[in-house]
Amino acid sequence: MLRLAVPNKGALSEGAQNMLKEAGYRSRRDSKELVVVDEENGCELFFLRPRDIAVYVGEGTLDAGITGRDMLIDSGAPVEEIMTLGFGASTFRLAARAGTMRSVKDLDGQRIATSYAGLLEKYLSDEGVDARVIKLDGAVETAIRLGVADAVADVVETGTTLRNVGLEVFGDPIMRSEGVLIKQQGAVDTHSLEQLVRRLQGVVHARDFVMMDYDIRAERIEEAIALTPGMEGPTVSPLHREGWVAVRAMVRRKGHQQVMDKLWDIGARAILVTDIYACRL
Ligand SMILES: Nc1ncnc2c1ncn2[C@@H]1O[C@H](COP(=O)(O)OP(=O)(O)OP(=O)(O)O)[C@@H](O)[C@H]1O
Ligand SMILES: O=P(O)(O)OC[C@H]1O[C@H](OP(=O)(O)OP(=O)(O)O)[C@H](O)[C@@H]1O
Ligand SMILES: [Mg+2]
Repeated sequence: MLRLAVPNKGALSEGAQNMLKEAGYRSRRDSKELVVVDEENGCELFFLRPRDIAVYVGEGTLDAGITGRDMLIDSGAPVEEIMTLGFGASTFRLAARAGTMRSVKDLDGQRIATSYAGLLEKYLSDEGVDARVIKLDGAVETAIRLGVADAVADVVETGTTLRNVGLEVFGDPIMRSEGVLIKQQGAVDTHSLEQLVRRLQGVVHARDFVMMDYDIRAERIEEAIALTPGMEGPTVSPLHREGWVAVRAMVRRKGHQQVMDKLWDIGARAILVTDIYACRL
């Protein structure tokens, strides 16, 4: 059985569970269910705190897990990324009262509150800055108002939380994070892990791509293929109508309307776009 760790709450939880469901794995009935045995797929799902997932996987007690890149770096656990999952994107940044700090160098001798002490300490040491790190569990943005810290280092997505308390980001982003699938460093890939990866990659592709079908005059086919090269090359089939062909290709969802415009301009007609329900590439 493949033992997989899934975030039980927080910003990655819904994205991870939706993705596993789309990949054909059993869902939990309610948020109090901590372990789900999915006999049919040879998989046990363990619902754990996102922060603990890298630790379990690093210890080798679980085969793989879904977590955020920032959390796995913060944990310092011996794990490696297998693939990015396309959700849970965020940036890890420094922030302080508007106008008080410009760069990381201004943090020398100051106090910085964060829930990601491992990640922040590594960054400060790389930057040669000597500051005091105040480790808090969450809601770190309030630490400045309460006089516990001079700056914070935290996850920023929309920036709303910072704005609400009158803070501003400064310096370069410390890191960009997103949801990732991880395994223990150097662990050999089992058949069931490879199958999970193929399934998740199928979900990522099905979300990123659409299927495009259209008809075009045979003499314009090379221009059309340049616009819709597909994966291994598009499928081109004869049409009943003399001198015309039908083309079918996977196209990136982002920008597919522009591709349709360009196809139209070179004479393509009956251009159809459909969602891909599932795929294995
Ligand atoms: N607002 C957000 N938008 C997108 N991703 C986020 C956001 N907040 C956190 N994340 C990402 O989600 C992951 C887990 O963060 P989350 O906030 O869920 O955990 P936590 O803070 O330990 O848990 P909790 O907030 O429940 O105490 C991290 O990788 C982080 O980068
Ligand atoms: O830029 P924004 O879109 O406002 O998102 C960033 C906020 O989201 C997370 O908080 P969370 O809800 O996880 O609470 P926490 O601070 O208790 O972890 C993070 O720690 C920030 O506070
Ligand atoms: Mg949080």
